[in-house]
Amino acid sequence: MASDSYDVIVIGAGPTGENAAERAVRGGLSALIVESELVGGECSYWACMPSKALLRPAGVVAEASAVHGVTGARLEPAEVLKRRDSFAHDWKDDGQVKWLDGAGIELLRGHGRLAGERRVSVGGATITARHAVVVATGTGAIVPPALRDVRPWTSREATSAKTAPGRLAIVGGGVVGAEMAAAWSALGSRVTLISRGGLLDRVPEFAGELVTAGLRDAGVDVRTGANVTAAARAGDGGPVMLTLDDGTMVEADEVLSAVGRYPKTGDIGLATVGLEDGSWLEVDDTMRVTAVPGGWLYAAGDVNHLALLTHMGKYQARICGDAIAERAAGREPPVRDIASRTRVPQVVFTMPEVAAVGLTAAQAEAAGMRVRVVEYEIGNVAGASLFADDYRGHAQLIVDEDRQVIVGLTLAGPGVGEMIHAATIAVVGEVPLSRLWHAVPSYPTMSELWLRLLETYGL
Ligand SMILES: Cc1cc2nc3c(=O)[nH]c(=O)nc-3n(C[C@H](O)[C@H](O)[C@H](O)COP(=O)(O)OP(=O)(O)OC[C@H]3O[C@@H](n4cnc5c(N)ncnc54)[C@H](O)[C@@H]3O)c2cc1C
Ligand SMILES: NC(=O)c1ccc[n+]([C@@H]2O[C@H](COP(=O)([O-])OP(=O)(O)OC[C@H]3O[C@@H](n4cnc5c(N)ncnc54)[C@H](O)[C@@H]3O)[C@@H](O)[C@H]2O)c1
Repeated sequence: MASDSYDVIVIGAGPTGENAAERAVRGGLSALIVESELVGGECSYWACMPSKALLRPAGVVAEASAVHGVTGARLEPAEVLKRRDSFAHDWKDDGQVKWLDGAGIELLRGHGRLAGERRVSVGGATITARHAVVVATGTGAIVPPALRDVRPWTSREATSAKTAPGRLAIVGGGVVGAEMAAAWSALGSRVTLISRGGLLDRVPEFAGELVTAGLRDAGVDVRTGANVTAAARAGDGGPVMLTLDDGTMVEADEVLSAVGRYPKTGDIGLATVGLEDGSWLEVDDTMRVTAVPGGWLYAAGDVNHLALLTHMGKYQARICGDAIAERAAGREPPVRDIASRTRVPQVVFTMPEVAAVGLTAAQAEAAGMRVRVVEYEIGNVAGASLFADDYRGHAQLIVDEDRQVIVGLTLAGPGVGEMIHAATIAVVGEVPLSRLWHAVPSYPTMSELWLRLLETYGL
């Protein structure tokens, strides 16, 4: 560490922290980033990248198998795991450290804690921030009490395991549960997925139902409406026995806890600035923590609980880093967050995929909009029937009738992940339906879905 004071100190070098620091430096400020584990954060080593490296081969096989005339596509689990290792850079962060260096960001390894206003302690050192401190410490996996004594996998083990367990039980039917069920069943595990509701309860029901059907087709034993009430592991390396509230038992070699995330704010000195240790950090539209006076504390990415997604963390980081630089120059930032609450895109990489942006009908109605819901079977589009024989997929479009703009779209079906950005542009751009009518989709692509949706709406 070259100095004991910097313009900006960022705690946490995940995708969010890295980008916040980079934007601040780009704005002419000096920045120190503090990291206690690997530079690159959860996303690079135990989340997005390794999980998608596990899922992509399964997706390729599913796509190939859905086209008559193509035979023989199959996974080679050892090769898939090797490719996953390379995407996780063998859990080494040299490349990312080099990137920090190139961006002019100084790195300090260690556990960072706030030590009062604009001060951060790391080991024995206390460093002062002239303008701002950014908390970007991310989240960890919640383990429910019933699983605490059976050495469960969390998302970290589920994305870094070196072999497929013979039998894998997954508790939690959210995104991690559904994606990891798809990945490990394709890699040879016998998977039981236990969800207390349906699957993917944050998107419209049809999407969770299509994923449930897809997982069952792939051989996953999906148990919905079921809770784990007790768990026991036989001996050190023995199997785990789960007791469910419907009276059944599930035996597995490993059990994955996939029931959500907690903020990594339990030991970062929040109490020294008047906040509650362990809490999510509420922010304004420039990522400033609202409860701390003086406007020097920012929080971006997972830790502010707005949208637990890498692309949203990086978006917030750009806004936050720019805002700090603007304010350091005595100006109020012109660019503010308009996406993290109501215009969030997400792709769930299951078979089939689910892709969504913006509001569901219920959310739009709760926001006071007069809503029209447009439904369409994606399989009726020529491009979809070419993409896969017997294509099964569904689209639900949410229109704000008063403004005549799209406020939400959910797609579920093979290959829909790459289609959602068009919707994101329409939602964020608030493109009127009458204008969208002139955005002519190419024939015969799946994007012709746009035309069908507008026709179904009545254009
Ligand atoms: C299995 C899984 C798959 C996912 N897949 C996707 C996906 O496909 N697409 C997507 O958009 N999102 C995905 N996510 C979500 C994504 O991983 C997170 O939204 C993203 O990592 C958040 O970035 P972040 O920088 O806010 O936090 P993190 O990536 O968690 O980084 C925080 C960093 O802060 C460090 N840190 C924490 N406390 C301290 C401290 N006190 N001092 C110093 N350093 C500290 C940590 O070591 C870490 O490096 C997935 C999540 C999981 C669990
Ligand atoms: N492709 C992607 O974009 C991607 C992939 C993985 C994760 N993520 C992000 O990571 C975050 C975490 O994912 P997640 O799946 O851990 O959380 P989640 O919140 O998406 O799902 C957790 C599920 O567990 C259930 N649950 C909660 N407590 C439970 C309990 N005690 N017993 C049984 N079930 C319980 C919830 O009802 C929910 O269905 C999400 O916000 C997600 O957006 C994104």
